[in-house]
This record gives sequence, structure tokens and C-alpha cells, in this order.
Amino acid sequence: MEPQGRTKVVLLACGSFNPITNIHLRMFELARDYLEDTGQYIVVKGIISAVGDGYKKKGLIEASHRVEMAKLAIDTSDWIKVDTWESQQPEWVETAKVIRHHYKELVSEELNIDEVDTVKYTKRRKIEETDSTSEGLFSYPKMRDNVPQLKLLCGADVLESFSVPNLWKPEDIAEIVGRYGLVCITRTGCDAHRFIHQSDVLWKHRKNIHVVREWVTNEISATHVRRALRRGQTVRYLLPDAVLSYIQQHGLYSAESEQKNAEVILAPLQRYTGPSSSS
Ligand SMILES: Nc1ncnc2c1ncn2[C@@H]1O[C@H](COP(=O)(O)OP(=O)(O)OP(=O)(O)O)[C@@H](O)[C@H]1O
Ligand SMILES: O=C(O)c1ccc[n+]([C@@H]2O[C@H](COP(=O)([O-])O)[C@@H](O)[C@H]2O)c1
Repeated sequence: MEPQGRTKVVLLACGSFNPITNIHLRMFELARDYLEDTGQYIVVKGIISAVGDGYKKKGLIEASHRVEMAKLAIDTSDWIKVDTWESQQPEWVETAKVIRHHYKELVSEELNIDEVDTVKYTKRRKIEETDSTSEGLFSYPKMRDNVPQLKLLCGADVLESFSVPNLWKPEDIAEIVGRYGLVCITRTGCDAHRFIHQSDVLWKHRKNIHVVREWVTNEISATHVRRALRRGQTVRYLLPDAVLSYIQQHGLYSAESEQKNAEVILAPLQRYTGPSSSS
């Protein structure tokens, strides 16, 4: 809790960011506005975490480019950061594990672990060993009151993707909404409130799910931006100028790049073979 009695929140947005658009940045602003307007929260940080190349979604260009563009996009923000951990993992990492990783980072920050590397490593090991209910890199961190709350920030399409058969593990959904929380921005074509009402687990944790209404309805998506780019149509003002310059400089997003991973049909679907397949 802050001195004024407000709970600190860190917002984590996970996605392809292929490429990052102004709407992705706006999501953070909308979410912060909404949460702070409740009088209960103070948003202290936003984190952008891009999926690694192992996600193998069709048209997904190299993580190094997507991360670079995200860094250019947040250049003018004093509270949104880009984190490279997820994008650097050799295999695709489920979102629940990404959240665990970031929560552990917040615990470390709170404990002021800023000493030399060896001490840092030893202390980190200690945190993981004492706080974990299971072993390994992706073990569950113990939740702490003195650490900011970490909430997943997403569009309503991600919330609706929870119901795609065999895509998300049910226990991951329960962990995300039960232990951490979700801030969901409405998106054309998705009815977040109805979706929450229809899902037992989402309904159970509905107080942990903040649905933020985007009154400026839009159909902007990275898919649309990529399509326009490969057709030579303008995308100016849909994404920051610096991102557009980067795309032009590196000749990104062509008919050829859109065929990347074309032979792979939704990689996460293939990876998930049941609850026992975790980590
Ligand atoms: N127009 C939008 N309104 C609300 N949320 C959005 C919008 N565009 C993207 N998001 C959200 O941003 C996050 C990251 O999205 P992602 O990088 O997958 O973008 P996308 O535009 O949906 O991509 P793609 O078109 O490649 O599927 C997701 O949570 C997604 O729901
Ligand atoms: O954790 C999961 O089971 C899971 C299943 C499907 C998608 N996700 C994540 O959801 C995000 C969706 O991004 P995108 O570009 O496919 O819309 C991305 O960060 C994925 O890692 C996560």
C-alpha cells in the first residue's frame, strides 16, 4: 500500500507486437487512467513483453526487430518499459510463466537486490527456494503484500481466446485471474462482460478483472498494419514515426515475411497436450 492508502500496480502486456502500434501504447494509458480513477490504485510501471520466435505465429518476424520497435515506441513514455526476457527464451513461454517471472522480479526489486552479481544470484536463489511451491525456473512465487500487484493487460480478444479449446491451460487461467488479475480493454467484436458472465472461473474472480471501455472504437490491429505495409499503403499515425522509419530502414513486412511459419498452425495449440505438459 502507498502512504495515501492506494495499492501499487504494475501492468504487464504480453503479445506479438508485430509491429507495436499506437493502440498498444494507448492500452496502457487507458488502463492507468481507469485504475487510478477508482481511487484504489496507483500504477507505477508498465511492461511490454514480446513473445519469442518460438511462438511461431504466421508472419511473426524476428523478436530482435519487434523488441527494437517497441523500445523506439516507448521512448517518450516515462513509465512504460520494454522487457526482453520473454523474447529471448528459446522456446515459447506460456503467459502464466511470464507473469511468474515478472512477479519474482518485483519481489527482488522490493528487497533492493542491487548488489554485485554473485550476491544477487545467491539472494535470488534464496527467494526462489523459500518462496516456491515447486522447483524450477517457472516455480510459483509466494504472493507478498509489500510488493506491487502485477496485472496482465490485454485486449478483449485475448480474454475470449481463453475459451479456445486446448489453447490455454485451465490452471493457468485460474492463476492469472485468481493470483494476479487482469485489465482488459474492450475491442470491437468482443463482449468482455458477457464472456466473463459465461465462464465460471472468470465469474468467480470477476473482482480481479477490470474491463476498461475503449470509447474510441477502432479496428486497428498489427495484422492490418502489416497488410497495408506489404501493399505499399500508408500506415502513418497508426504507429509512432520512429517505428515506421525502422520498418522502412530494415525493409520489414513483405509478402515473404507474412509467409513465415505459414506451415505451423497456431504453435501453442500444438504444444498443449494436457495439464501434465506444464514446464
Ligand atoms: N485495437 C485494439 N483494441 C484493444 N486491444 C488491442 C488492440 N490491438 C491490440 N490489442 C491488444 O494488444 C495486445 C498485444 O496484441 P498483439 O501484439 O497480438 O496485437 P494485435 O494487433 O492483436 O496483433 P495481430 O493482429 O498480429 O494478431 C493484446 O492483448 C491485444 O488484445
Ligand atoms: O499461456 C498460454 O497458454 C497462451 C495461449 C495463447 C496465447 N498466449 C499469449 O497471448 C498473447 C497473444 O498474442 P497474439 O499476438 O497471438 O494475439 C501472446 O503473448 C501469447 O504468448 C498465451
